[in-house]
Amino acid sequence: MPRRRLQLSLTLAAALTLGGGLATTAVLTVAVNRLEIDNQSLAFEQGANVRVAALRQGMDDAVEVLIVTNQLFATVQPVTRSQFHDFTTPLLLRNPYIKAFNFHRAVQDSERAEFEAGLQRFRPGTILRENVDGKLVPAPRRPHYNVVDYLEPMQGNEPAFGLNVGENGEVARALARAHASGRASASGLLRLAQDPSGKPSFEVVMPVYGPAGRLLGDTAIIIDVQTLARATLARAGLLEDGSVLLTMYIGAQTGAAAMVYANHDAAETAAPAASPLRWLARPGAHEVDRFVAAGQTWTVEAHAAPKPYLADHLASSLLLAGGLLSTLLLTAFVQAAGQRTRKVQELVRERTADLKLTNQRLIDDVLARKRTEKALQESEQRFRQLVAMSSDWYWEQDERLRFVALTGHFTEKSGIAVGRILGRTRAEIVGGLADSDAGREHIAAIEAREPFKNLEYRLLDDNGEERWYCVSGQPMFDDSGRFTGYRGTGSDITARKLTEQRVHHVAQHDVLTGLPNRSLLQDRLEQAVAYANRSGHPVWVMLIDLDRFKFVNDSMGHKAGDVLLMTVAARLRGSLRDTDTVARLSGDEFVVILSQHEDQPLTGDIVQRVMDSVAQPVMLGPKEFFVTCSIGVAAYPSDGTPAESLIEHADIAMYRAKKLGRNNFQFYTPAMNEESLERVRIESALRNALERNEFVLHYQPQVDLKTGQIVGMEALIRWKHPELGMVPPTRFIGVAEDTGLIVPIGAWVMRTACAQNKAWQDAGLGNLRVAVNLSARQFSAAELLPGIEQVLAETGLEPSCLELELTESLFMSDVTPAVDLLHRMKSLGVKLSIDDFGTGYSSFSYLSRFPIDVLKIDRSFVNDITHDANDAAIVASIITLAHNLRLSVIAEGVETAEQLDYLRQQGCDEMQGYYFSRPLPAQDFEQLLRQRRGLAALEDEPQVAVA
Ligand SMILES: Nc1nc2c(ncn2[C@@H]2O[C@@H]3COP(=O)(O)O[C@H]4[C@@H](O)[C@H](n5cnc6c(=O)[nH]c(N)nc65)O[C@@H]4COP(=O)(O)O[C@H]3[C@H]2O)c(=O)[nH]1
Repeated sequence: MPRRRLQLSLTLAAALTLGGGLATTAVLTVAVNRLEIDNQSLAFEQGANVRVAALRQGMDDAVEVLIVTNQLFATVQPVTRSQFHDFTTPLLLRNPYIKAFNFHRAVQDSERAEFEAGLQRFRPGTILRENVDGKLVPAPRRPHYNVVDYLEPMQGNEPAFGLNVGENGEVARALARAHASGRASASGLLRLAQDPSGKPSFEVVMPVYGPAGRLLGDTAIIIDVQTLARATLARAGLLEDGSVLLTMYIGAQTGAAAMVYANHDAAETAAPAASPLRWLARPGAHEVDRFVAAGQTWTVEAHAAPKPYLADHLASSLLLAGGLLSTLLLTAFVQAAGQRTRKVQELVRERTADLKLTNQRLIDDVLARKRTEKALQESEQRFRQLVAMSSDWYWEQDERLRFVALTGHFTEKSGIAVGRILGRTRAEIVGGLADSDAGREHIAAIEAREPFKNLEYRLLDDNGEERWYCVSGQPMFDDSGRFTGYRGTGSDITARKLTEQRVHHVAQHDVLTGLPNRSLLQDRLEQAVAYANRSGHPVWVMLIDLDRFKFVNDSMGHKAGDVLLMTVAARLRGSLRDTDTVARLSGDEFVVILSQHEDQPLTGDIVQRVMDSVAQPVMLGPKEFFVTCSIGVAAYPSDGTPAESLIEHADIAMYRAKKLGRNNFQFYTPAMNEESLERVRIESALRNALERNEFVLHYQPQVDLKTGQIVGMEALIRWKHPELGMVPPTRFIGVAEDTGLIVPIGAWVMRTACAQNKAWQDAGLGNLRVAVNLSARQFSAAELLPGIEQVLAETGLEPSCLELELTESLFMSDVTPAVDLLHRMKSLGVKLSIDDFGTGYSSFSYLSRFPIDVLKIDRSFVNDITHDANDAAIVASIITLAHNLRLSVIAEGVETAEQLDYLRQQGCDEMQGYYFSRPLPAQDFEQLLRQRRGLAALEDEPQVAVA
């Protein structure tokens, strides 16, 4: 915070006041001072005059005393010494300044002796004397003498008695003037013989004349000037008043020699000490008066007594002090007033500046507000246009949530008249709002006065059509924070909802059959389980798989397959109640959910009815087909099936049904689950089997029926699991195919088989052919051809010594690419065979197009050829067909000599089966080769031991 600096500058008014005040004070002070000086001068003059007059009066009075005394001598002739004494004694008492009364007797020299004698009578020893330079000496002879004859008082004046004063210069001159004028005449200062102190004294003499005017002598008085002056001043009451310093001189001159009296010390009349105010003090008052008494000039010098300045100049000093004080006070006041005024002015300036600023801001604010208002108007205009153009409308509710405003072409957009809405709350308009989660959330938000978003609800519009609306809103509060209502936007979302419903429907339904798909099935299942839990009635889940659908699909084409699926879907739907769910799970798999109702207990009849409905003939183009299905049923809550495993269990049961020969249904039992679990166990163990080297190959010989010699072998995989033991391929090949593990496993089989064959060939055990099974998964794998090439290259096996066994199903789905691939495989030089021929869809037509070399007659046909004419005929026709196509035929699963005979009769080329040998470990097989055992040996000894 900056420190405030002391303001020393005077305001103009204060400066003027100070200047004016000082000037006025100075002028008045000087004026008053002048007046004081004048007064003092006047007073001094008066004082001086009074004193001079008093002194003159004193002198005159003294002379008067002499004159009175002189009158005594004029009236009393002669005056005796005692008379003189009597007369003068009271006068001496009254006038103490008279040191002595004298009578100078005029004595001629002739009378001297007598006169001296008379003196001596009065005072013995007295002679005439004279005062020479203060010393009394006997008077020499003179023509005449003026001798002190009468002398009062005698005491103290004794030396003057008999003194001839006529020779004393001062006295002589006084006597001369007195004698000449006949009046009293004063001498100059005397050095009295009787007064060694030297006090200034003088003598006044006045002649005394006798009869006839003869000079008898003179009366005289000796006056002590100082006493006279003091007495005179005292009598006038001026002795104590020291305001005027008096110095009295005898004669017309002033000077120490002539000074006879002073009422002060000489220093007092000296120049006053320098004083700062001396210029204001009156100049030293000084006056010199002269008067004449007894013919003697007297000079009186008067000085004003020095006084403290204030004594003479109190008024002017007070005036000065008062003036200065007043000036300063006034100046301070004016300064303060000025500063206050200045401050006020500054304040006013600041305020004015503030006001200007505020005003400017106000103007700016107003302009900004105008701009804002304009922008607001424009924005509102835009908003209105946008609202009009958009599909949204704007709504407002009051604090009781009643609609009070609806804008933006509400009716046009919503199909509802405004009157239907205004004045009502949303809850009143939309029935059952609290029944849905979204509605309850909305109500909670409203009660908490919180914003809400995208609340969707249905209403019938004014045409009675169902429409969907979506609203969002936020609460409004006034300045005091009081809730005043809600406002927001709304829109018609019917089109979106319909699309959503369609999308939802599509998402939850199978496109081909229109049945619920897996997703919706799950929902329905949950609902059914919930219902079962509530009602205590069971729920059945049926998993329906069409038997040999793949055959139809592959042989008749996808369209026929689709028709079949749609037909089955419709039949399933038709055979069940509306409340039951029929869903398509995948491909040819359907799921039915059956919920038991009070009057209709679930029974196996329902399942049978479903099977029967499916088993009806279906027209696929011009052909009539009979389709059967296998059904697995899982019940809830009966057989320990948890709700989430219902479909899985139904699937397990369905597999069991399939396994049992298709076209039947099975209810799930926990035992089935064991198989399923084993499948899971196998699956997890299979993942590590290859790495752990758990696989081995067994080789089953293939024998030429003409020569009876082994011409080849089929490589058959075996899995030696440390816990499961020897796992047959039927248990894990399916799992390996499902999981895709068959691809690496198959590659291993091919490499091992080729390497083994090559090893045996190199060992000189014959130029045999090894057959390797190729699964569907391997067939469609991109790396198949390069893999084969690589194996052949790496093992060095002749391609013609490798036979790849394919199943019919591999290329039934899409024939053209399969034919192409077969050609490319064939181009490698390998042989191709069709495994299990006859079990599949037996479409002979494709055989001519395929570059295959061998047909393998399935074991199931061979098995029955000796006692089933039908199968025997089929086998015979397969052999004929193959030969017609220049294919060689091998029969597998030959277990008996009869079977062998029949096959020989029919011209079958080769055989494979337990009759000759089971699949053997490589070591045993090698042994077989080394023994060069053939069919002949068996025929010689039919009890051949097989491994
Ligand atoms: N009852 C009876 N059976 C006989 C007779 N002669 C041979 N068999 C059996 O018939 C099956 C012939 O193989 P498949 O039809 O290709 O059927 C094979 C084949 O489809 C598959 N398989 C075996 N090894 C492989 C393989 O390495 N790769 C692939 N993809 N599949 C394989 O597993 C199936 C079963 O193989 P196996 O259990 O080894 O079963 C073999 C064999 O042991 C007989 O006289 N009577």
